[in-house]
Amino acid sequence: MTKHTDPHGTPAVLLDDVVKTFPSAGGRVTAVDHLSLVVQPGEVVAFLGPNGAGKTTTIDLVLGLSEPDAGALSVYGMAPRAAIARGAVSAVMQTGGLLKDYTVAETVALVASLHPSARPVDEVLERAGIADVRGRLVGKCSGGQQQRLRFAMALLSDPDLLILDEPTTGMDVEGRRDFWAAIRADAVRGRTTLFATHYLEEADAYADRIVLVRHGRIVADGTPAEIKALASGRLVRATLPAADGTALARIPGVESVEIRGDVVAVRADDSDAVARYLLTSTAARDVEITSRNLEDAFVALTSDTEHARPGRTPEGVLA
Ligand SMILES: Nc1ncnc2c1ncn2[C@@H]1O[C@H](COP(=O)(O)OP(=O)(O)OP(=O)(O)O)[C@@H](O)[C@H]1O
Repeated sequence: MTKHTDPHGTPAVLLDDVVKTFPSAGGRVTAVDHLSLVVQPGEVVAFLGPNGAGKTTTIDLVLGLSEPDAGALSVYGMAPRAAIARGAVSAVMQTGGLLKDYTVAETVALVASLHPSARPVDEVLERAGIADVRGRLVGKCSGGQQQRLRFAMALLSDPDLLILDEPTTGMDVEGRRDFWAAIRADAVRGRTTLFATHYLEEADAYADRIVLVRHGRIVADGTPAEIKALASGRLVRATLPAADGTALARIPGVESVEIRGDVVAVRADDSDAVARYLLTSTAARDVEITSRNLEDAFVALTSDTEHARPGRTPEGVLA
């Protein structure tokens, strides 16, 4: 590993103002919209976003499978295809690439024979957790086992950069845990990992950094703790006919006030102060306090309604 990283601080992945559009019925759809991103060697970065956010399109660009309309991309300072040709990059994609009539070990051996300096087949089968099913026909493997087989194939070149598109689709809980243990162990040795996921918990648990994308743009970029901080604070809900929104907004620490009919919803750092005000100075009833979580942050940051985005953001996290 680290054979292609140099001491001069060349980023593992660099995207500078990248744009990618596709033809669509009504003209063109912008899948990647002026996206800039720098991933340093050894980082494990989650590319997190809802369906259609542009994750796969970005990954395809980094892998040199398509060309951007505008902007620049490099992988270890090289054009993506050059980096791949040097064995610096491997990918585990969601589908395809497997021949059903070969066994697991035969598949890996076949791919290994195409690499000039492949890792030993037994080693990668072990690392990917499929040594016990080495003799099984690929067509008889479960979805999770097939995914691990793709992972084994990706490990053959001992890549500096591993790109994973929804890597744990089809894996059970144990499979997921083993998979991530292998990824983390390699990250310690300097391997860079960029993975696309819908799973918030997975991004939170295993990434050093979460890049949140929406409509082809980065909407937040930070450590899981920083991204979670976007969702800090609480939501106070109550039934209060004719609520005075201005008075509520004046309570210290209040981020936003939403009034819908008789229901008022207040986002605030100090939920006690809001609840106290509602209960002592107004006729509010059914007062309810809930905390926001990562899921809320994700939904708020990637939702189409601007007002749903958090009002308060740690510096440098929200793009
Ligand atoms: N080959 C294509 N032709 C036309 N439109 C495309 C093509 N590939 C992607 N798109 C469009 O670009 C946008 C981004 O798609 P992309 O697959 O990159 O999103 P994603 O974040 O990977 O989504 P998912 O989580 O569903 O895999 C979507 O609107 C999609 O319909």
